[in-house]
Amino acid sequence: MNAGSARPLDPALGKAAAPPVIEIDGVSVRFDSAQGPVDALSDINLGIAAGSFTSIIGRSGCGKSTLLRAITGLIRPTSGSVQVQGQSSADYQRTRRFGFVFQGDSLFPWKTAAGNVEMPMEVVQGMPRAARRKRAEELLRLVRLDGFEDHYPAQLSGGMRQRVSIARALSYEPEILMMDEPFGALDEFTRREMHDEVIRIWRSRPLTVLFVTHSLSEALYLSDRIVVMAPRPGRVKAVIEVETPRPLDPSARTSAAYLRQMTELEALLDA
Ligand SMILES: Nc1ncnc2c1ncn2[C@@H]1O[C@H](COP(=O)(O)OP(=O)(O)OP(=O)(O)O)[C@@H](O)[C@H]1O
Repeated sequence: MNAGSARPLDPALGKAAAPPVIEIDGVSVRFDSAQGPVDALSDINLGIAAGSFTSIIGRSGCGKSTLLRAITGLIRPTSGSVQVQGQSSADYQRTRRFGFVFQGDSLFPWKTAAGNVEMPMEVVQGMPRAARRKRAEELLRLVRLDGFEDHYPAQLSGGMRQRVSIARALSYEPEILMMDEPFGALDEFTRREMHDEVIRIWRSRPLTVLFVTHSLSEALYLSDRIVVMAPRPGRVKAVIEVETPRPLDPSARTSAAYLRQMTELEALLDA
């Protein structure tokens, strides 16, 4: 492991130079189950810088999704606190809202691509029909789906459906986008295409992205920083500052920095 890029857990860890938009302070989450208590998260301390792209990786069950849910206020920590722009997650969600993209299909099959993107604008914002259609068309153009506005999810490929999900998540211009294994169900070619799309979209607006993945290569290609988690109890094992040359292009996947950090990450996960 390169001591310069992978550091052991420390309370100060993760406090990046830009002001943190999310501050996670001593967060632990314990679930009660029939088999006894489960320590899904133990003493997590992280600061997520505004405008950064952070990936969270680790083995199944190490608490990645629980961490996203604790940040968004879907789960209340057993101890510790989360602040989002200086507010509790619940207050932030009431006023600004997080954007969400999940693995697999979360689209409504009976609605068209435009209808799916319009949903939050209709239900949450009560936007008039013509205005939300116009906005949906803009967002579908952003994810390169112009011409597919009136297609139903069943008429779209897996990658196209995830593009619609991203357009929908951006419909109320969130400052923070939570992506939980969004490309887990896609083939490698489509996945790589989506990586470049996500980077392009992230660069086009002031967006902080938290991205959960099982894929080391995905995390290394996309992120500024990678939070490596370990299970039982779910904890932060290391935070890696990614050194892949930017701006990204597919040749980054064979750069010396990428290959070296891939080896470091593999060693960290195996340790
Ligand atoms: N509602 C719950 N009740 C009891 N235990 C839970 C609950 N939610 C999660 N857990 C447990 O907490 C731990 C962390 O789960 P979590 O889903 O956050 O892991 P993960 O890293 O996202 O896993 P995966 O990569 O498989 O999605 C696991 O042991 C899981 O079984």
